[in-house]
Amino acid sequence: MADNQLLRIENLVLHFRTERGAVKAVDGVNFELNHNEAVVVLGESGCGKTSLAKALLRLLPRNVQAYSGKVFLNGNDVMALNDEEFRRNVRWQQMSLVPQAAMNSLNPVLRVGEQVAEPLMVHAGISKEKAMEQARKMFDLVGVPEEFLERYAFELSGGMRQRSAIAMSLVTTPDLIILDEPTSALDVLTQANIFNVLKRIKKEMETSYILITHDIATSSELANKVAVMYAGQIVEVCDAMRFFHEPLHPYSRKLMASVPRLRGDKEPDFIVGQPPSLLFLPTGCRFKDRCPLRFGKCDEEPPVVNKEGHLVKCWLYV
Ligand SMILES: Nc1ncnc2c1ncn2[C@@H]1O[C@H](COP(=O)(O)OP(=O)(O)OP(=O)(O)O)[C@@H](O)[C@H]1O
Repeated sequence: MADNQLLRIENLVLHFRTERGAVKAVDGVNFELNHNEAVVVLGESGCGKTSLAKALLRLLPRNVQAYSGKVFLNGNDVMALNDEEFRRNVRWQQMSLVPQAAMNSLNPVLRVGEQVAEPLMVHAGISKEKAMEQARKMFDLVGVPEEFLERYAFELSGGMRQRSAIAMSLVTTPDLIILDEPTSALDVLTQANIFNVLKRIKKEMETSYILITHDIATSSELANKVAVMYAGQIVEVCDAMRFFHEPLHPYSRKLMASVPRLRGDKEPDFIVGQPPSLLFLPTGCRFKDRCPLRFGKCDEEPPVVNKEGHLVKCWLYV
């Protein structure tokens, strides 16, 4: 394990039971993250990004069919902990979540400050007074005026509510924060402000992020690493600079070509077809039916090829 390694995920699986069969939302995910690093998880809607976040935080629905793999956090396999140990020592304490649409999930009848302080009181057993003091510091950090601690969620703008949700995820000073589309449903200026807040937090608190987003352009500002997810699997992981210059997987290339650009006259590209159903996955490469570079080998399960630290699950690079 690298000295600086915070997280290592090995063969993480989360399948859901449905009447039609198992939905393989997370199907053998591997990746690593260091302290003070941000990985951006990219991929089309429905490829399993939110399920990956839930699997990491063990926030599981009732219809789980399979949940397995190893998740090493600071060198300890947290998958081996029982639910009580996980709840007490891992969730909130070591990793926290800013869920999708977090700004709409604040409790309308509790003052925002009390909600932000709550994880400290519940999970760290800290007195209300001290927890409120920490909440005040977090409000400062995310740029919410202190007097807003006394307000209710409906009295705050969308951007301020989202900042409050980020403050809540930070209040226990976890090493890792998982942010599930933290800027969707916000206007572009507010989106940029939120990304600046995340950058500042990363610098000041040395926090690591798993950032799930569709906003490839803005997230590139924050990302140290990129992981591309397709049909329940990670198909490419590498350093962000390298990824944005030269994505390797044919899916990643198409994804990048779909981002509109200001300069040049190249039209944004789109990817023909649909991802496969997570109920009925094809054998071999899961992208093969949409891949312009498909060849005979693609009917077999592609290996993960390591090209000088750039990992790509594709036969083209074998
Ligand atoms: N509890 C569940 N039971 C059955 N299927 C589920 C359950 N939760 C999620 N799914 C399915 O798992 C697949 C992956 O969903 P997930 O929300 O992880 O995708 P996503 O990549 O986060 O999508 P988006 O970008 O739209 O949020 C989808 O097909 C979804 O319908």
